[in-house]
Amino acid sequence: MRSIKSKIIVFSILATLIPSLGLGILSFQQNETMINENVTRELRALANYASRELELWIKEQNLTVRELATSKILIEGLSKDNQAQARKNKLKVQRKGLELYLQSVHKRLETVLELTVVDVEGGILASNVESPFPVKLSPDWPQDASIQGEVVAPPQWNADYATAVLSIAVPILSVDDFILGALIVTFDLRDIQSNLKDKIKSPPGDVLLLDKDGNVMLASDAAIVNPENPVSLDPAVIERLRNNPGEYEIFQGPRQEKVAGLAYMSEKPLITIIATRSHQLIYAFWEQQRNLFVGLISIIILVVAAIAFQMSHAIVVPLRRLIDATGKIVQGDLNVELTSMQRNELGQLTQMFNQMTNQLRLDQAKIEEASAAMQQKNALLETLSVTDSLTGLFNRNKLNAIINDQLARYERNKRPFSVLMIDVDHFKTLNDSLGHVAGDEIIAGIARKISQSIRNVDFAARFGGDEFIIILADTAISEALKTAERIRAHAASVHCSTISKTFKVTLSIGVIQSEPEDTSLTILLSRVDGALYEAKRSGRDRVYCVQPKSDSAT
Ligand SMILES: Nc1nc2c(ncn2[C@@H]2O[C@H](COP(=O)(O)OP(=O)(O)OP(=O)(O)O)[C@@H](O)[C@H]2O)c(=O)[nH]1
Repeated sequence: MRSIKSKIIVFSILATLIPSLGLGILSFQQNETMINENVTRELRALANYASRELELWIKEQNLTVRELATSKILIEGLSKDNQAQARKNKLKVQRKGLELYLQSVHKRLETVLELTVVDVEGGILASNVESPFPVKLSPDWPQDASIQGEVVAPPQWNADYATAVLSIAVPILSVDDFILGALIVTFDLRDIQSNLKDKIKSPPGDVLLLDKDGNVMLASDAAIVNPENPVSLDPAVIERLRNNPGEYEIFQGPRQEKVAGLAYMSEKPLITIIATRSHQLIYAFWEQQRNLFVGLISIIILVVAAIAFQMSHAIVVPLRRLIDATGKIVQGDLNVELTSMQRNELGQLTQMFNQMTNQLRLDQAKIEEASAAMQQKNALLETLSVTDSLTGLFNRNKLNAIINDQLARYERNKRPFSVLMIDVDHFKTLNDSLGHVAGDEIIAGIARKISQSIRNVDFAARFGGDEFIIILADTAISEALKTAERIRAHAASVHCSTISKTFKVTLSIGVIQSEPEDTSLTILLSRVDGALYEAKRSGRDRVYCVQPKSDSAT
């Protein structure tokens, strides 16, 4: 059986927990959605900014290269006459002159790593370095270059320079717009690193430039790029990001921490720009709020549980006391008194319980009193039901019961009892001459004499009119005879106060001892009546004793 207390506590906790958790989860989901939208917006802004900056930077470098390609030294150096002259003389002077020029330009431009001049077929004519970085021009380069003006090779990692590089090839045109060759300039991409993010306007996060293999070539934070061993991201992640540009996902970032990031694809040059932001920083506030919420909920639940415990305690303890007290009453103990300081329904209930108990005690006292009176009356009634009202001796009914009882005992233990039947001689004469009232007094007087003449274990009953029967328990005929004589002697004179006279009264007494033939009350009474008859017949004022079968009658 689950107690009320535990039910109240469980209900209170659930009633607090369910709405709080429901609202909390809803609110956190909304916050999370908002955070995700903000993160997407910020990451897109970051990637867009970097992309724009990269585009501008490339345009700027294009202009530089284009300007250099119009140099008179280059045009003349590549003119057909000079080329033919140089080949004919097998002179390297022409190449040397170009190299010196390129070296002087290189010194002026900090972001330039290499400057190389190639002929129309792509053959290297001169460079500012001994072994220039191989830039592969496409087979249809001359046409492309003449139409588009330049060819930009996709950015890539250069192990020799330990940096990301970008090469731009611009045609060198003769004065009559004939393509003489090309100037290929390789730039150090680190030049744009500080511009990938605007220190003030850009949202927090990192911008990464990846090569086609997914290696981080450049990052807005230089610390991310490892010149010895370029960091690479999970190819599967890059694949997904490239397939869903502008959509962010969570993955392991270059700093080996969880980041949210999205990709932006640039076509020219072919480059992947990834904007990332630390997952921990994005959700730090959200997680702080969540922890605060969980803490608050825990405290509220503890407080609610404590209040519920207190409340249920205040209900259950008085109830338990009422139950215990009721149990005592059920077992008949009405000495129960409860105290209650509460001024609520339970206090009222306790008060009413005490009133009820008081009332029960009063009722029980009345019942006990009535019961005692009833018992007294019953005892009186019982006495009256077995007593003759005139003499106070047993009445005929009781006599029958006594005789039956004695017969049963005799049958069991074979110890004989004796019966005396007594009749007042000539009582009719007394009655007629003295009156009925005096007659009654004489009957009562004789009864008293009989009572005084027998033992406590013997029974005396009024058989009817002026006749009495005495049962002498466990008494043989010889003792019975003595008792009969004693009674006869005692009753010789009886005082009648009604007429203030003492009369000589004689009694005739028949005596028998129980015999095995006495199988019923009727047989026994018939035999003793016979004995009395014999006493009367033989002259009255005497005892006639029927000797048991072995003896002769007296
Ligand atoms: N006063 C009084 N008389 C009673 C009562 N019951 C019976 N009697 C009278 O008692 C008398 C009994 O008389 P019997 O026993 O028949 O005759 P007896 O005169 O005693 O003569 P024997 O018995 O032959 O000696 C009758 O007159 C009855 O009316 C009683 O309760 N009170």
